[in-house]
Amino acid sequence: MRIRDYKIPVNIVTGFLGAGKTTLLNKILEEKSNENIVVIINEFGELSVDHQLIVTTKEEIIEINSGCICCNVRKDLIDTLNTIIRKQKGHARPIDRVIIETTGMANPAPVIQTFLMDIEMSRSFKIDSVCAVLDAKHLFQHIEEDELQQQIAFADVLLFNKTDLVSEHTVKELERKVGEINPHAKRFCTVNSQLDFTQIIGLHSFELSNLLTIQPDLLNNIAYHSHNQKVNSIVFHDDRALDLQKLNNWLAYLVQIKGESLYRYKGILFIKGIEERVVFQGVHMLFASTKDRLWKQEEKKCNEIVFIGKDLDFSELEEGFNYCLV
Ligand SMILES: Nc1nc2c(ncn2[C@@H]2O[C@H](COP(=O)(O)OP(=O)(O)OP(=O)(O)O)[C@@H](O)[C@H]2O)c(=O)[nH]1
Repeated sequence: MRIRDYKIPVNIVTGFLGAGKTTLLNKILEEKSNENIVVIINEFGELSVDHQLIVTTKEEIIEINSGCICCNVRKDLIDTLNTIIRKQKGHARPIDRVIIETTGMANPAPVIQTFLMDIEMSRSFKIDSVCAVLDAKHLFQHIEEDELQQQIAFADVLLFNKTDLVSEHTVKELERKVGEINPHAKRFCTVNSQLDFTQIIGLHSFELSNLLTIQPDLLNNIAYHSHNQKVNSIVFHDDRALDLQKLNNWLAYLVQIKGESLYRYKGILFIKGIEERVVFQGVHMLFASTKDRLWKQEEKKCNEIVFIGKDLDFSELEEGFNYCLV
């Protein structure tokens, strides 16, 4: 088979902040460990924590962090995909699949358009599926946000995730509401983004005709758009250790008092007296932290944290972070 005859399947994973995209990606990579997969991730904010949270060590992970993948990074995406094509030509083992995880604040349209409207890209790649992961616990809270509506509209697979946190009645209500935006997509209810992946991958379920009934202008113009200006992010990158007690106090305050406006917070923590890295993850008032692997000898211990939310008060967050330093 000549390389030209083979189009690399692309799976686009989209969904709002904290919905369970990285959890899904990890599950797919585990399940498809025999495949040669290239992962492209893009994060909201200038810091990528996701590469730290992806458990695999085998797959090639490419980060695009110079902005949101749906706007100024489109060129970077094409450059990245061109590099993949070049590598593909020189290697005996073909790339089986590309998986793109967009930021939680991305409109997936420009990513989809890249594969439909750019001639070189459409000759080399084929969209297999566009999967939107939906946070059943917080979906109603964000349903009016443009980005979430676009993510729902452009998907051919919808995962109603975190169904462990809501009642069956709520799931039915969510399905009804989401069905008004996108009646065509296949729907699955999941916990921790777990499902039989043969139902969403490799089926070439992406149907342009369905999409055009929802978004008739998709192929007419490049989807430039503005982001919700009220959603902002702040990153802390600091190599000084944190005091556990103070950190607990601060996070308890943040979650209780600011949880509503804190859409997403996550990171790797360097805490005095703890030998392992600590991963912390939060979505609104739901917060968890776990010990990860030991810090490596050659690794510089440091904190890498991102807060994303509505009208965040940066100086208050900075003050809080500084208070937690040993
Ligand atoms: N209770 C519960 N928690 C979940 C479920 N799925 C994911 N989580 C947790 O939700 C948090 C966010 O999950 P991620 O997979 O990082 O979400 P994401 O969509 O990649 O988030 P962004 O990085 O903001 O784009 C993590 O703490 C997960 O462990 C679920 O089904 N139920």
